Amino acid sequence: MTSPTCDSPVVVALDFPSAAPAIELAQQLDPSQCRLKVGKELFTSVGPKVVESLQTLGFDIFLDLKFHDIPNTCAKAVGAAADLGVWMVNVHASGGLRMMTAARDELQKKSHQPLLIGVTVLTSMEQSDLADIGLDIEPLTQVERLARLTQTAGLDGVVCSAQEVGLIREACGADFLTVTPGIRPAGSEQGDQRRVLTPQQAQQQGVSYMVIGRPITQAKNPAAACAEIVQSLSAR
Ligand SMILES: O=C(O)c1cc(=O)[nH]c(=O)n1[C@@H]1O[C@H](COP(=O)(O)O)[C@@H](O)[C@H]1O
Repeated sequence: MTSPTCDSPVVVALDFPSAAPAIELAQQLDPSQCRLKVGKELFTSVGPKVVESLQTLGFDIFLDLKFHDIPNTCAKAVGAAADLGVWMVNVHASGGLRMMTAARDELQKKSHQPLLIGVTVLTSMEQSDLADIGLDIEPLTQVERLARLTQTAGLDGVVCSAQEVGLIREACGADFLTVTPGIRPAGSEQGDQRRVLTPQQAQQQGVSYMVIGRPITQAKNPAAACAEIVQSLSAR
C-alpha cells in the first residue's frame, strides 16, 4: 500500500471539514510529487472512507491522529490504522515508553505495518507554552529527550520542527525519520505555528518529510502552490 514512485519529501495536510474539498484537491495533485495527510478534522468529520478514496487516487496516506492514551487503547488504535493500509501513523511520544512500545508490538502482528512516528513537542509550542504545562526547559531539550525515548521504544522516527532536525540526527542517527510540520514558504502567514522554517531551509536541515497544510490548501491555486514547492526542492 505504498507508492514506490514518490520520492518527494512533501506531505500535504488535507485539513478540511468534509470529504469533497479534500478529494477535489487530491485530484489536482500528483501522487509521484507528494503524499497526503488526513488529520483530526477530516477524519472526525467523515471517517475512514476518505482514507480509502484518497488511496484509490494513488496516494500514500499519513494518518495523523496523534494517539495518546493508556498502552492498550493506543496500541489497538494504531493497529486499526494499520488495517486501513496507511503509510504512516503517529502517537504522542509524551504518552511514554510503555505506550509507544505497546503500539510498536501491536504493529508487529500486522501484515501491513505503517511507519510509526512519535510526536515530540508540537510545532505550535514555544518555551512559554512549555512553562504553562510545568516544563521549565527549552523546546529543543524536550524534543531531544522525547526523540531518544521514541527511538528506545523502537519507533521509526519523530514529528518535530525542522529547526531540531540537526540535533535529532546527531542524537538518533541519520536513519531515524524526521517529519516536520511548521513549514512556511517565505512571505506566507505563520498563523498558529511557532517553530517554523521554509521548505528550502528544512531540506537543508535534512528532514525526511515536510508536512505542509495552509500554505498549499489556502492558496489561490493549491495545485500550483504545491508544484512550486516541490520544484523548488528538486531544483537543489
Ligand atoms: O503531527 C502533525 O502532523 C503535526 C504535529 C505538529 O507538531 N505540528 C503540526 O502542525 N502538525 C500538523 O501539521 C499540519 C500543519 O498544517 P499547516 O500549519 O496548515 O501547514 C496540521 O495538520 C497539524 O495538525
